[in-house]
Amino acid sequence: MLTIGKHQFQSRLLLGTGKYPNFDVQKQAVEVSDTEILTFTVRRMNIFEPSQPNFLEKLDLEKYSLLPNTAGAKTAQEAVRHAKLAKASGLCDMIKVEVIGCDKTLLPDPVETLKATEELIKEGFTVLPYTSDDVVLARRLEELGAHAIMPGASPIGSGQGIINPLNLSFIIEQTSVPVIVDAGIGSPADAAQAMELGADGVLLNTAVSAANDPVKMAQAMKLAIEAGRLGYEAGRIPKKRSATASSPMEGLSIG
Ligand SMILES: CC(=O)[C@@H](O)[C@H](O)COP(=O)(O)O
Repeated sequence: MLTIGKHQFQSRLLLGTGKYPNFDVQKQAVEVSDTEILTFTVRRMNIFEPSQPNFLEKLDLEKYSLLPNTAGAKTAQEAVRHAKLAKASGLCDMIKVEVIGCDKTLLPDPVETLKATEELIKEGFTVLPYTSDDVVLARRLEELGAHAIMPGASPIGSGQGIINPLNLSFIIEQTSVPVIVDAGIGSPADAAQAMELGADGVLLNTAVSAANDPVKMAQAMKLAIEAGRLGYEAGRIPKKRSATASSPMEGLSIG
């Protein structure tokens, strides 16, 4: 069970809704992923304007919790405005704070992310800030009252996987709210690695929407996240420098 503030979910996969080849593929991918949380950019929120094309039109929105994100915001003030716009639509009180500080890397602006997180918590939102894999910043966000911490694996859309597993594991160890690895996941192996490190969930978009077969990849990600979680719960064996026979020879009757 994944608990974010007052919300509870069975699935640990959070899925983005952008960049699919078409809305039918998007619908099928979302369905096979078994995700319960869909994220979308508030600035593309035509879903609240019936006269405009709706980029979630094929999805049965009753079945999902919507996690609006503030992508495109470059200041805390803009992010707060986007969040309020989303809440005014009455869909969900959750908000993914995404304040980009660098156009080349799309890495988050730590100062503006902190400010926006603080403000939105005061306003009563369930706040999930997207952050870099900075251990101290993650702690500061939790101290402010963030309901989940979302460190990036690597730059958004890069598909590079987890660049700094050490930092990620420090964040996971020190954090009491859910840690959801967000951005840069490229393959099911990356998603499983995040879960094996002890992450509570994974948010991804490009790895599925831009795959050759997004529907198959959505299913692969679902299975990888489940497998990674099971592996984490089971507890992996320690790595050793030397071999140990898998079939012990002691006490055998045949010499
Ligand atoms: C959809 C969304 O919120 C992205 O900003 C997110 O960070 C996913 O990144 P990837 O596309 O790298 O999975």
